[in-house]
Amino acid sequence: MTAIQPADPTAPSVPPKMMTSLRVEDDSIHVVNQLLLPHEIQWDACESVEDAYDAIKSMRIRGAPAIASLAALTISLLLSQRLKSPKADLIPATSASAYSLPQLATSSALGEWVNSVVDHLQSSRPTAVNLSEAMNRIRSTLKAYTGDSAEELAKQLIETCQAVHANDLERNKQMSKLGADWLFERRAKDGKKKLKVMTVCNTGSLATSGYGTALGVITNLFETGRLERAYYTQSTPYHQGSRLTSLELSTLGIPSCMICDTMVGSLFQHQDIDAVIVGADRVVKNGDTANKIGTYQAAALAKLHGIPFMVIAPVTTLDMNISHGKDIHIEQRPPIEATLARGVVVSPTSDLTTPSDNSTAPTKPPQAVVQITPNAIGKGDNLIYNPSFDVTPAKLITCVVTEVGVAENAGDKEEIDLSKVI
Ligand SMILES: CSC[C@@H](O)[C@@H](O)C(=O)COP(=O)(O)O
Repeated sequence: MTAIQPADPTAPSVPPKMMTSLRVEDDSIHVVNQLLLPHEIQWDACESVEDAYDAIKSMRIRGAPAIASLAALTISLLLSQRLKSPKADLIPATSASAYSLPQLATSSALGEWVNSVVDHLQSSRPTAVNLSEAMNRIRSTLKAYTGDSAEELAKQLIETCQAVHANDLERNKQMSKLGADWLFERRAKDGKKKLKVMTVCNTGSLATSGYGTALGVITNLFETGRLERAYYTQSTPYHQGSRLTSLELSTLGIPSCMICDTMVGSLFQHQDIDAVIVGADRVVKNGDTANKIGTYQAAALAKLHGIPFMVIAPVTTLDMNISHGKDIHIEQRPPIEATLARGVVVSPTSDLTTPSDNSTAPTKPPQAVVQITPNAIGKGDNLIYNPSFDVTPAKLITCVVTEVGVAENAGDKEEIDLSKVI
């Protein structure tokens, strides 16, 4: 994957109003490197299956809908390039690819290539069902094709791949409005005019094709004058909250407050929080929901404090093939990731009592990854537990909101009936 810098490297990296994780043009895809955000905007070209796999696995792009989009759009890009140049060598000679697309000789040869590519991309991150759902849609197109024209099959596959990305923005706006109205109606009955809500991880336009899921609801509340403040957890060890949600909220001008993951209970004791609003990586048949690690404890505390707990997820995040949350495959991230923190270097001699402002610095501030634990941690008997997600049982969830509607859990039931919102 090659990186391109903004045109003027001395210009401050001012993000556009609505952030985006993908820049898609006719003959190229670029991914904003989320590991470098919020301090640097670097767009990496995604030119091969390996580039896409790498970007997803290394979390340069993350968020359930966004990784599905990148995987599908990469397949679409390679197929389009092949249709335009039937005989060309599509992969630069410098980067040998085990997944370079052969010439379109027969539909069955193309089918073999597609099957190996979707299997590979799907294995990059196992918990977010959006990626498997997108790869399954591609498999279905392949299965349904009965002709023998490789070109025709390629065109159908391109259509399927592009649809994965295309509908995301609109449905995010729909479910955001549904979720915001549902919540406001309930809180307005108690005389509330402006709401304080809390979220976990990053679920905004960086995690989706735009607007976001849980962050979409927060944005809708803000845009309609119904939000007092959005609280968000740092979401360690990857800091999706402190690096990305912070950036999105401040860019949109949404009043916010960051808390450490350990402060959720204290927040609920000291602030009148109207709802916890989260996204999801997989909602299974009984309503159990896998989402960023830390979601479950927020749900348990919300229940203790009588605070509604809302899950906002597109239909593509609902997995009706798994009955119970205990069967969700939870991704374990490499232990070392929990020992590290990344950010811009702050001089030890500088004033650490106020946040530094490097936005007008003439050159990009250097970034560094630092180790926060002793060397022994992660070795021998000094273990590290680092699951990327946890599962919140349906009985702790007040409602699941999709673009189709709101499925409520009326009365602490063990299951939520999702049949009307799918
Ligand atoms: C639309 S976002 C829903 C989830 O994908 C989000 O909450 C989340 O857990 C992301 O995890 P990540 O590990 O950053 O990909």
